[in-house]
Amino acid sequence: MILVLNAGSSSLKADLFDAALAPVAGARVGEIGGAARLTLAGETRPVAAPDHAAALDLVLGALSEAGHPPEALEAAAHRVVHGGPDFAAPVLLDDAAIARIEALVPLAPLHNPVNLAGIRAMARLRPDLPQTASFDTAFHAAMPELSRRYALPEGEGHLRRYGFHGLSYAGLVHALEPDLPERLVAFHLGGGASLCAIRDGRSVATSMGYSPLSGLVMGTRPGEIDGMAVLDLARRHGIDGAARLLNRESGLTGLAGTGDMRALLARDDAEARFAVALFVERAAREGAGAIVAMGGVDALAFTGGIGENAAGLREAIAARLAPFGTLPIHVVAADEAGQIARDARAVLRGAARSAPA
Ligand SMILES: Nc1ncnc2c1ncn2[C@@H]1O[C@H](COP(=O)(O)OP(=O)(O)O)[C@@H](O)[C@H]1O
Ligand SMILES: CC(=O)OP(=O)(O)O
Ligand SMILES: [Mg+2]
Repeated sequence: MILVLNAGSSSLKADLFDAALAPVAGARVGEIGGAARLTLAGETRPVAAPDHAAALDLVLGALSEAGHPPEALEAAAHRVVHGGPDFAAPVLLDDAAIARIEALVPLAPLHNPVNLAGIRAMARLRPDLPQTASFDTAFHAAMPELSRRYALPEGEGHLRRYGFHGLSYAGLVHALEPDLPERLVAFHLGGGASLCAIRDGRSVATSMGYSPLSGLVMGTRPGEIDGMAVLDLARRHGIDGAARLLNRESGLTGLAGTGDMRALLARDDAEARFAVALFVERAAREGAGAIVAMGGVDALAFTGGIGENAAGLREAIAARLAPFGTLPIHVVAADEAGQIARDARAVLRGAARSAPA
């Protein structure tokens, strides 16, 4: 049994897969640090989960009660959001790999710390358990230089576009095969939002950059913003204050008081309408750029909580892209867990092959 952990900024999802990679059970805690809720087998109840460590105890406890104790695990596989320049593929975790993930925390302050918390908690619980990590950045590692570099002096070359949501995009490509459109603009619209220009199954360009902040309007992040505006925020709020404002207080939340798209779509006030309109506009404009990066487009795809459920938003984004022709639209259930499980099995098989007899 493989346990897949996907820790987001405010949620923790745990999914169990058997040796044939069939999903066996899943538990999730949402709204960690707030009105937390645990969902298991379609049933949701309020729980106390002030932080991700508490949430992990809850999901492991729930899976145990459902007949899957931690002792039954053969491996744990983790989503890690930022792999920086070091990780272009999933890895077997050891102390050195964990230290490299730790060093990337400043680049993904909402995500890498909670990913590490899950890795460390599992290591305490089952020190013998093999653990793997899959990186959101890896799908974009081979993007062309035109999509990777910023126009900065050479000495600042470490500041480059990495791109994120790669596990979702890899899962989407897997789900659409063997009928994958040659040139696809894929929109991952969830708490975080991005798009990816995917040609022949590979990332050609993506809307996120050095960190998961840029590109589309998101639940709490602004997307595209001028560098001098960032400096102005830092001058007035300090670096940490600016980082908090940009990562947690902006986007739909900054515009209309909530990052919950479903709640926004149910409102009819001017703030909510503007927030939704800007979300659509930014997605469509970035979409046009993605089409240019591929020299054309054959289809659009939508995934993530918003992309899968908000049909009106999908249609609004597609309508803004009408100058590129009428395009087929694919709606794909985000399956980061399935992708992480496939990665883990490949890594573990490779490790078994290369281990001394
Ligand atoms: N039926 C719906 N209509 C519109 N938005 C929805 C619907 N269901 C979920 N969403 C939105 O999806 C977003 C969460 O997406 P999800 O992918 O679950 O988040 P996360 O990135 O945290 O995994 C929220 O903004 C939520 O309001
Ligand atoms: C990378 C990122 O933004 O992830 P999420 O959508 O889970 O916040
Ligand atoms: Mg997400």
